[in-house]
Amino acid sequence: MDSDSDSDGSHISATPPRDLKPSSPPPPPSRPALLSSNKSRIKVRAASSSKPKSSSRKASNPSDPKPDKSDPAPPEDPFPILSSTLPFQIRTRVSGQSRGVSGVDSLETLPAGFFSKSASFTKLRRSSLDFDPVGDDPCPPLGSNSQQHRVEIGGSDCSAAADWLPGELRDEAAGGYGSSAKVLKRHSNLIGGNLPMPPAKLRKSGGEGNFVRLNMKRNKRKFLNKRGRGNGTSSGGRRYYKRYKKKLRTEGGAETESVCEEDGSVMDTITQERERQEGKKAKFDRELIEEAILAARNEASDENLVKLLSLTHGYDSFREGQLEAIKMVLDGKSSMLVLPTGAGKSLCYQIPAMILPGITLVVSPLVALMIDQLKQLPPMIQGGLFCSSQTPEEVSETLRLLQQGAIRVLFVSPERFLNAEFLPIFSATVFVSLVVVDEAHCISEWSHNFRPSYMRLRASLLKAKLNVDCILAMTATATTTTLHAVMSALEIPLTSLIKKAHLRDNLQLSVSSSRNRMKDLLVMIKSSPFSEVQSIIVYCKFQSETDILSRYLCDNNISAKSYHSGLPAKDRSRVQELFCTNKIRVVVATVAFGMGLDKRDVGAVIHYSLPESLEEYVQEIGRAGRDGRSSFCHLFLDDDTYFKLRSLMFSDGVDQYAVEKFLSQVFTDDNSSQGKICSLVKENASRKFDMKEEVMFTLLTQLELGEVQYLRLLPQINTTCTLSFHKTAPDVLAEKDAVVAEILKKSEMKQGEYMFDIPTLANSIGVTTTDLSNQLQNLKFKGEVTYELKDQAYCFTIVKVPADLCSLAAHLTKWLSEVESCKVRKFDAMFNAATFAVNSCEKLQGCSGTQHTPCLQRRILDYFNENDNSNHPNKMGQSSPFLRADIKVFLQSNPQAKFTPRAVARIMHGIASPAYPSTMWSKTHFWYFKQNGLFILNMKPWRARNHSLITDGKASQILISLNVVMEGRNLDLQNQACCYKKGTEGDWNG
Ligand SMILES: Nc1ncnc2c1ncn2[C@@H]1O[C@H](COP(=O)(O)OP(=O)(O)OP(=O)(O)O)[C@@H](O)[C@H]1O
Repeated sequence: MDSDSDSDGSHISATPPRDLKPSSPPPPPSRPALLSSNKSRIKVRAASSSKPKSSSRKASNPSDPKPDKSDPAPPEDPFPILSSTLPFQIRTRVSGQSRGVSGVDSLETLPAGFFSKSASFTKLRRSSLDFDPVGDDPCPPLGSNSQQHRVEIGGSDCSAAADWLPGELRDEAAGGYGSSAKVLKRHSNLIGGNLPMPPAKLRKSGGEGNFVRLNMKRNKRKFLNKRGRGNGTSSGGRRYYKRYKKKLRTEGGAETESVCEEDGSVMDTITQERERQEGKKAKFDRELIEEAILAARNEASDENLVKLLSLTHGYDSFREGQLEAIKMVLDGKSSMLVLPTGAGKSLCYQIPAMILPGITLVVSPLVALMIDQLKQLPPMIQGGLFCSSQTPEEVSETLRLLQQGAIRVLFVSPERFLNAEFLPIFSATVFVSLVVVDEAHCISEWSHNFRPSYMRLRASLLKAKLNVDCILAMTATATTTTLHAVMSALEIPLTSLIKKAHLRDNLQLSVSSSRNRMKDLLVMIKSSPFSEVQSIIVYCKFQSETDILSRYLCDNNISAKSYHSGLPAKDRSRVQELFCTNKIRVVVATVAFGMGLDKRDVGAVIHYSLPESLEEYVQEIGRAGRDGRSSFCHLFLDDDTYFKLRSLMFSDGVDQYAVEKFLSQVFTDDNSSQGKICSLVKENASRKFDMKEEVMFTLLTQLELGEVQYLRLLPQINTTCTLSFHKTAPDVLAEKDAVVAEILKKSEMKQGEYMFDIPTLANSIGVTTTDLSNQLQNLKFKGEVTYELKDQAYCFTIVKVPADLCSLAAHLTKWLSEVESCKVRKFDAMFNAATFAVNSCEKLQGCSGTQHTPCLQRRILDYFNENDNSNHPNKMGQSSPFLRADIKVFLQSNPQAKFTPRAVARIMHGIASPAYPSTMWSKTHFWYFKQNGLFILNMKPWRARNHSLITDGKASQILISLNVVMEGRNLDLQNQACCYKKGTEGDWNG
């Protein structure tokens, strides 16, 4: 094994230090105490290191998630109306809509299609090299997107993926990150892209560089021909790459220029060269591998598995937990695997995928992650994926390969399971041996990153639909409570839990409280050891912060760029590419950055804002030191951010009153007829019920997958169609075509165009929305019609009408409020761990100065090992007798508005909601004032210190506790009961 390849991080002292930057930075104004001790340690290691790492390491292949952590996809197939006759609905365009709590754009509130708005998939495909020239100036002026004061909240969503974000949105979000995915030209797994690519090669590639294009057809031959040695860290790849570089030099071309000229041809050249030079050996190795697979199939002994590992991945040994998990899977036992980020979880299904007879189905939360994982497959494992951004050709090609038995590992998003046409693929010819649930914590509402669509992945459903017995669930971050929930959903016995440390040992953790984070950040980046780190990620919560900070760093000679979900997809891809190719040193990002990012040499992660949970913290610091080298993770703690974020924790909350209204709409008499396709236009419903879209989706998913099945969700669609006839007169066409006849009956005429509702039309013809979509498309292809679609909606059919809407609403509201409390507890746990490190750690057991690795590691370990339902102390509890008066003033000055208590509470805390958007409140002095073109929360009169909304479980009463600080005075409504009668929205008798 090449010594440069990942260390498992457990023997950190043996790992070489991070490379020093070639040019020394300007002298730091001062150096934090922690850094001196680190520096001396680094020197010692540098001296003792026999083999320092080469600086020309492979540029990693980023793929575009995140999250908006966020980033952050319409459900798999929210737009079947646009699909062809293929068994999958292909999204070609997604309408977006903006939302988010309180003018606060959270990761999880990304609109579907958010990332695709700037460039349709078609356009992306056509001009895959068409990046904005963001990268030319590493420090561009703030764009329009900087004019936002938005926070991106959510789990790595998982944000990526992100709390509450409907799966489809995340999938789309992934597409956003993943826009890198969309612009990818080649798949490393298909065309020998596993070769290390020099940064220079990527620079002029127009942005596709090390990205993937999911064109299976185009690359099939190459894929089938190639062999390889893993993911680019292998010695084979390096040897080849050195030879290739040498060849270029001897041929007289400047290496970088030759390479840069045209990425596509270079890739082809590399592939051909590699095939020529290694062709014979490839055949030989293929035979060896086949023998090794047979041997492992006959006897899954340690020896046989290690041999297979070495032949396929180039590694000499398994890391901790891997062999155990692989053997368990080969034994047909479902298992739960908890390994730290970057510890090598993927290998635990890659090896079985070669040995097991059927395919391995990997469920992944983000398109970007899927692409990343697909790229990481060793060459002899052919992979495929289904995602919303594929072309029809790509889908049918994947399907064809699947049916031919060529695909061993298939990646899908959980939303795919919504698609009725997906599951029937798996039959006697295409059978599934293993289902892998990646980021399995998303199944549990008690995780930091619950994703409703993951609820579809219960063992009972998987077994019934896929006839699969073996499930491998994988995560890096799950508390005991979350683990139990996941294992119970997937029916994994406790004996099948493989759990190792949550953190790698090569991460050096520190915390400092800061009154001037901006300045402290700059000082830190300019001081050792951070000054010696090439690649740094700075995590912020607010989008505007990322823009301001990156500009500030640039002004101080540090090449930096911001990254958040408010940026156009191509800008985000560009930033990621610049970072991965070391063209910029610092990315200042929201939670949207990181998922699917496979840059192994990130040397530092700095949290400018407090993460929302220890899970999020562990995920984000897990981006550092994936190469096994010592890496530095610092967290800035400040009270203002804490108070602000804690308030925002309540932004998803809903009143029972709203849930009841929502249920009444879902279960109207009109909706209840058997098999009727019902729809709920997201934007309208969101405003009407003052409920975030992701909360509505969570409720709908619960109604489908909860204890009683009340409804069945269907793929989301755009419901309103505006159609024009072109060739044949409508009446004439209607005589030949039943769909047209029905359109004429059901449409409203507007300026010569026919406007109708897709579900209504489908119901009256008696077809599915997918069938209707196909028929409309046929008419379009024949040149008879053109049409446009809008109004994205949730679709469902009613299975059973609840007997008592009121008690169902009470039950659901209670559940949502428990989930909300859990989120707040997680945040408090994070805050307490950081506060302990700064204030209370006695620095006895390895902590020193501002170096807090041991105590934070201990805290994190305890947190993940204990039940996380205990309350943590928090800094809240201010009180004041004046709040009632202030609220009265507020209500009097808005006599026309009908507020619920929760709405008032939100407004007081500067949290927008769908019914009370920031556009509305920006006009009042209560909330925002405009400064330099930015809307800023007007903190002066309404500085929120804390609020909590407590429902007492009864439909008719809500207790509100608001603690607000008004210009330094403490205000409180503690224990004030604010009642409003059921059904009298706005009737607030405070
Ligand atoms: N046994 C091994 N020896 C050396 N390197 C390994 C081994 N197993 C995996 N790796 C390498 O470790 C790196 C991280 O692996 P992988 O992406 O599977 O991590 P992960 O646990 O899924 O991380 P994350 O949770 O962040 O997605 C990859 O480059 C992989 O090739």
